Amino acid sequence: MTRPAPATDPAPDEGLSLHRIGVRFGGLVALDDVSLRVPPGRTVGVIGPNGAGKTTLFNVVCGFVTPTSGRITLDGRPLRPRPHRLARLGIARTLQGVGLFAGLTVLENVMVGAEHAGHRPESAWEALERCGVAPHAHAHPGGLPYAVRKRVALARALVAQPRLLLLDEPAGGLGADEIGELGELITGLSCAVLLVEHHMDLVMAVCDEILVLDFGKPVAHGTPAQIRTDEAVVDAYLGAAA
Ligand SMILES: Nc1ncnc2c1ncn2[C@@H]1O[C@H](COP(=O)(O)OP(=O)(O)OP(=O)(O)O)[C@@H](O)[C@H]1O
Repeated sequence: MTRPAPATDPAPDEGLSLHRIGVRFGGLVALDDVSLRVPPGRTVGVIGPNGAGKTTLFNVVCGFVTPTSGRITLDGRPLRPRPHRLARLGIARTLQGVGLFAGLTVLENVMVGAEHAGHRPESAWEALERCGVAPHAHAHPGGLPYAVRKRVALARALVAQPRLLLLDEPAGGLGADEIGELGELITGLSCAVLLVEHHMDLVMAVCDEILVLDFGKPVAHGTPAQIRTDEAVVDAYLGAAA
């Protein structure tokens, strides 16, 4: 499931970069001096125990949370993310859970994503096929298994042809086989991916690099092989699961 490395290294400021991001909620420090780069075509994972700040980091990139300190750049240019402007920037996301429109069919749900991003509605079929859910196109999401609905949500994000895909706990609620298939799908993507996830097998299989947070602080950053053997990470988080 390992992703082929891009043929050339991206330029140093290409892609999304977080520079020394801090977030406070009143007296609570949710993120403390966190820097991270997601270059084009790479998959970067963010892991850590409950309350480590992973969702907050995701929300900073989506524009739901404004950092207290630090800055964000996209291709070296300052970026102030706003949720309603993400599509225009070429950024798509999936949410924890599913978040589909119950009153629309699978196809219509994905067509909404296409239209929102300014793409032809017909491109929805490609996204459905890519995510293996085209046979369910005319069904309503409510009657479909959870794993299928998650794939539809992924299709809705991919139909926007994003340069950067943000995945918030995509393995949540899936079984082992379904997680394996999700991993295959992620490794086949050509866009950059920022993955926030608890499921270590998936993270280790699909990520080019991983940032580990604990109490909002970066405690390690490296390739899956480096993270797996990092003593601080094993002690604080991975334990025997590594
Ligand atoms: N809107 C908020 N207001 C106040 N505190 C918050 C808010 N959002 C998050 N927090 C706190 O910030 C810290 C980091 O939370 P966050 O949800 O980012 O962690 P997480 O790593 O995603 O955890 P989990 O794995 O449980 O989802 C926690 O202590 C949380 O209680």
